[in-house]
Amino acid sequence: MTAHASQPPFLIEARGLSFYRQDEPVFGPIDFALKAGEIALVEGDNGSGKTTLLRILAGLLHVDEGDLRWRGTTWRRDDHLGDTIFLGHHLGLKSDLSARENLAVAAGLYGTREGMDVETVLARIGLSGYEDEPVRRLSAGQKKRVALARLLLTPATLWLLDEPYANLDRIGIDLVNRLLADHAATGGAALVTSHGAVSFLGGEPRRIRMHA
Ligand SMILES: Nc1ncnc2c1ncn2[C@@H]1O[C@H](COP(=O)(O)OP(=O)(O)OP(=O)(O)O)[C@@H](O)[C@H]1O
Repeated sequence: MTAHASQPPFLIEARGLSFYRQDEPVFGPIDFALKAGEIALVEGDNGSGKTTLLRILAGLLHVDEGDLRWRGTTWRRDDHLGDTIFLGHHLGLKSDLSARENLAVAAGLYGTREGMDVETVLARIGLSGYEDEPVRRLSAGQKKRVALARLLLTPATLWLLDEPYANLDRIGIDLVNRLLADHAATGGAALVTSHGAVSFLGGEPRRIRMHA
């Protein structure tokens, strides 16, 4: 058997995945599989469970029912905390710290991607002149950029992006699309929710529908 043949075909694979709250189904059963280098748009109406799915994959909620695999083996949330990064409605920034300090904390906790450091990421993310402002003094879009900078900085393979375009101007939206394209080109993958139109670079994304 060649080394290539022994590679599991999917980075993440879900079969019959369901989630319940107080015995009421939130979503499922759903099936999807994502290879390294693929971006998927998670689609569904308000309340259909898109955020819930991303929170499960981020290790913030338990899998209730179904089979979830990471590189071919059963997914156990404590084993994969560094493999995924979740960008949710709450950006997870310390508001009294600056962008530079928030990124330094993230680097200390999760390490850095090869060739990346706080200064390189700050330059790329378009926050020039605001690097040392406390985050609470930044605009909504600037805060979002600080959160996006963590994607670039830390080495997670699977990005879980809940409404990543919200609060961003045209340049910020292009930035998200460039980050996603570069991530996919270097073997990363992402699940993305969006209520707006999305125009990923590199063609049509995969689609994961929350409803049957
Ligand atoms: N903390 C919570 N406690 C109880 N129910 C919750 C909680 N969070 C979400 N829900 C419920 O779970 C369901 C799915 O919510 P979720 O946020 O995953 O949907 P969504 O598809 O992301 O929605 P939207 O498009 O509005 O962002 C909804 O019915 C919601 O009311």
